[in-house]
Amino acid sequence: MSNQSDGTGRSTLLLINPASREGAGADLEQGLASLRAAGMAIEVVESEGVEASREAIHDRCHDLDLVIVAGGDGTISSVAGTLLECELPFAILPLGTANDLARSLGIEGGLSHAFELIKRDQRQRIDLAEVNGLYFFNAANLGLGTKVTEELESEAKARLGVFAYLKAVTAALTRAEQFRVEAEVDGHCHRFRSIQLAVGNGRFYGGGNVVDRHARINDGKLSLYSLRPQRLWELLSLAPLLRRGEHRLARRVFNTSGREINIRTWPAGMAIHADGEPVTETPAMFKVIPAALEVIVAPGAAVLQDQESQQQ
Ligand SMILES: Nc1ncnc2c1ncn2[C@@H]1O[C@H](COP(=O)(O)OP(=O)(O)OP(=O)(O)O)[C@@H](O)[C@H]1O
Repeated sequence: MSNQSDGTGRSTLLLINPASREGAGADLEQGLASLRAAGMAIEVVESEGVEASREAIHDRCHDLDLVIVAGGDGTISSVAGTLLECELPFAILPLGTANDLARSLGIEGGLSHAFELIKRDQRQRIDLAEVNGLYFFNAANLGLGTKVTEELESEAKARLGVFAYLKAVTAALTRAEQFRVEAEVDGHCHRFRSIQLAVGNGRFYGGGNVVDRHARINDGKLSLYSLRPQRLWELLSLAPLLRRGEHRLARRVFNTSGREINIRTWPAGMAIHADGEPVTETPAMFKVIPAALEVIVAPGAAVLQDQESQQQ
């Protein structure tokens, strides 16, 4: 049962994933003490796996008024459905490798800043994305991006660091195969050839790459980009634009956005990774659930769309 401090019977669950990059070694004691000193009743649970995390939240559904997820993007996505079902707001202690959702919410600047934000408790509703019924926050991709991840897995990334990454990218580029795509975006059909296709909900993915420089995690839509088949040097020259989300400026990129995107590929059965994890394969049905979840954000974060422009 959860801790109860104020007689309301509601409290906060702090869920830590020790498997996230900084999850095992993080020193949360001081931050926790400051939250408790501010009057929060917090129960700490170390996750033993995805199912255990979901159960931990589900079992306390009616006793909680906030879940703090301490982990990376994979951890947060793993409990998105449960948070949605329980209609629970959440906060993030970014302990992962990429931490792209935290970035999309303006939560940067280390753990002590993240604890400060929880104390300030400024909340905002954000969109959640779905691919074939599975939730994600940041981006899903198929093609080249998934090959890089696969190559990386097979390299000793902790041992080789940035060299492993470069080696993985080079290996993936040499394997970059083109595929045909039919994308139905809010009823409009587009057909093209691609080597890499991404559908983003948030602003950042893959460790700080920008999905589209206009994308916000509370804009009620998904952004799609696809790289047309091109030579290696062309692809390399695109890299800085891709990093900043400015690929609308490039001719060799197809861009669009919408609320519902159906993707068919030839060949079929292509692997789809979402928020860094392999989750499903084509054909794929993407949807956005606007304003699905409430989350603690950095006040005035420029990465979030303000309420006024959302109503336009
Ligand atoms: N709720 C969970 N509890 C325990 N383990 C989880 C949970 N969710 C995911 N995992 C496992 O833990 C691994 C690491 O978690 P996570 O993805 O959050 O951290 P990361 O990879 O370091 O960060 P990021 O996803 O931000 O790059 C995942 O790849 C997955 O295998």
